[in-house]
Amino acid sequence: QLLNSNKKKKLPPGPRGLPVLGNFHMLGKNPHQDLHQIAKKHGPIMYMRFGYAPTIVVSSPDAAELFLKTYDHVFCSRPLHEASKYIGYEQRNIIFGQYGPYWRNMRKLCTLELLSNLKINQFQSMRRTEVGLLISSLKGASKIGEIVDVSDKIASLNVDITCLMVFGKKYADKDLDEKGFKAMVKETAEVAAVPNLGDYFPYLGVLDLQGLTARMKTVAKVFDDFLEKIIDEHVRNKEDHKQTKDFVDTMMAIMESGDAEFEFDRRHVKAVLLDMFLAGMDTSSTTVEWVLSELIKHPQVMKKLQKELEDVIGLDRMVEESDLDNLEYLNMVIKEALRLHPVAPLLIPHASMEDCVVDGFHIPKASRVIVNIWAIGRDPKVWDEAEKFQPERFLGSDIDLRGRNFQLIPFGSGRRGCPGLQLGLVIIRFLVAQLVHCFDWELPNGMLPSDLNMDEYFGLVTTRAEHLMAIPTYRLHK
Ligand code: HEM
Repeated sequence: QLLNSNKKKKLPPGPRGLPVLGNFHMLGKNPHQDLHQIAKKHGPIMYMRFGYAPTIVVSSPDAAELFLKTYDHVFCSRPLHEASKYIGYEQRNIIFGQYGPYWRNMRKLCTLELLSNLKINQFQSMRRTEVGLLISSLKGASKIGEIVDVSDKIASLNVDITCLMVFGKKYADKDLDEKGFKAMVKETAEVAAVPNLGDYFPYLGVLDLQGLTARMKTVAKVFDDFLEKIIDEHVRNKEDHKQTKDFVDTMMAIMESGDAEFEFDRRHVKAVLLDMFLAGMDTSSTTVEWVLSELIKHPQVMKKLQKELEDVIGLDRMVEESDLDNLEYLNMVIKEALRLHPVAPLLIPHASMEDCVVDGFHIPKASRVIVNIWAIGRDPKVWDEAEKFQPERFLGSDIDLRGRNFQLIPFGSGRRGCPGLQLGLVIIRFLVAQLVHCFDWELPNGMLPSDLNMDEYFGLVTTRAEHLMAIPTYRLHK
């Protein structure tokens, strides 16, 4: 029906689809890479169909600017999403919330209570302590020449930092589930990102042909039990007047006051706590892993960064967050790593709220919009030798990460742009600087840097396919 009513209007070009299924069969395990190849043939604004859902795939900086800036007001909603129905409390979360007053207010609240510069600074000494603990443990490994699972170490640190920030204390793996945080977060990122037939053929959702619904329900139950426990602990502690106020207390206080101008009960609190927890930890740790992998793969870049750290800080002390603004090359290294390894290579799907004409093409209401920033980061029209890792390309350039330069938008842009950008960047810069300043890194079993495998594993957060294993050697004088 949709196709018939749109017949006379000019849809964007795109590959032919199969009856009913549409273009599903064209996507494999790494959809961002497949869509990049398909777009090379059909152009930067491409029409595809997955089941009944018209989907627009955007693959150039100019096109991204049209969808995320010029017509942002039309494309700033989210499509229906089975995973958020089950895990995100019927899409009451921010990440998948439909555009409207509830989403806007909740987003504002989180920005103010957790993600503002003021709040970020309040947690500075906590980050210093936690990163210090990681460095001590790596120092121990360095003494005996141990091979370290760097991916694991970074992920654990981020679980701790995020728990302290959002829930007010650290939790052990077994507090969540016997599988632990990392495995559960990975499972969540996967079930939320795998193309789910239920999202595209609503009546198929019930059949759960891919077994995803069952997996989502399991994940949802684990997180719900955990969040209930945390909220109960906070309610108890409040009665004891023991704790200083953290994010959970703040959310609970707003709920209890009844002051919120929108519906606000335990389900909303849990949905938002889960948002902050999931969005906060996996994104930053995955980025740090990619940055470190690129540095190990490019020893000359690693040396240059270590030299900058030596010049600014010296070898007699560790890095402090107050040093970060003086580390220009570090910023270039992080930009370059995010260009090649954006942790959300297709952002998060947007949805159009009304019919719209973009660049002469008709975009129907309720289309999904996928912005392929992985492809944009490799666009030879904007990047010289795009496949190469060359932080120097940012020398003297005014391209930043804030969503103003559409050739580099790892945090998205516009109304749906990442509200955790500032916090994410502080964690990434501090952690990378510390790891590189305190240690030299060598690959195990005599592996050459050039042999380090950089394959990706697609999910809501796209991680390394293999864990990064390396041997640290302590390099400071103290
Ligand atoms: C390396 C770090 C991070 C990266 C690269 C990143 C990237 C992104 C991207 C690409 C989006 C989607 C934008 C869109 O759909 O157009 C997003 C959304 C979001 N991010 Fe982040 N993020 C990071 C860290 C964080 C942190 C630390 C938090 C909070 C604790 C956070 C919270 C959120 C939330 C709540 C949304 C949903 C916004 C909405 O739909 O209105 N992110 N992020």
